[in-house]
Amino acid sequence: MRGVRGATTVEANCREDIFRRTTELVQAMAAENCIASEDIGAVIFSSTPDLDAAFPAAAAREMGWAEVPLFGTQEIASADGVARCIRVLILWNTDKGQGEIRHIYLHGAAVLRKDIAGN
Ligand SMILES: C=C(O[C@@H]1C=C(C(=O)O)C=C[C@H]1O)C(=O)O
Repeated sequence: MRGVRGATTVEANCREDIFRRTTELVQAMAAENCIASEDIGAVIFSSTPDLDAAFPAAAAREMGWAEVPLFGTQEIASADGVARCIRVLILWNTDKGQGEIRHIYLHGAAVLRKDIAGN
């Protein structure tokens, strides 16, 4: 079992933007790491407190991950945080080593991990 991290910002607190950016992020995480939904143990989503118009997990279910256990939570309101930010952690069965995993930071979330964003 390994985990891959991802984060993205959302333009506005509305369902359409939350779904579009969550779908973009989850698809990139799965594609870059060759993740099949059958191999996923669970996916955890967090939203910053300024995003409450939709559940990011619902976007992943709508995308087709109907049998994957999805869980949503709220990120703490840190003064150092990035606004309107969704984070995703996918836990899946893989033989990849820790160093082979490609973490994904999109849009305004790239500032969170300048060391690895765009790798
Ligand atoms: C700085 C971030 O946000 C917070 C800090 C994290 C960390 O230090 O690993 C992870 C998630 C968030 O609670 C981030 O997502 O990179």
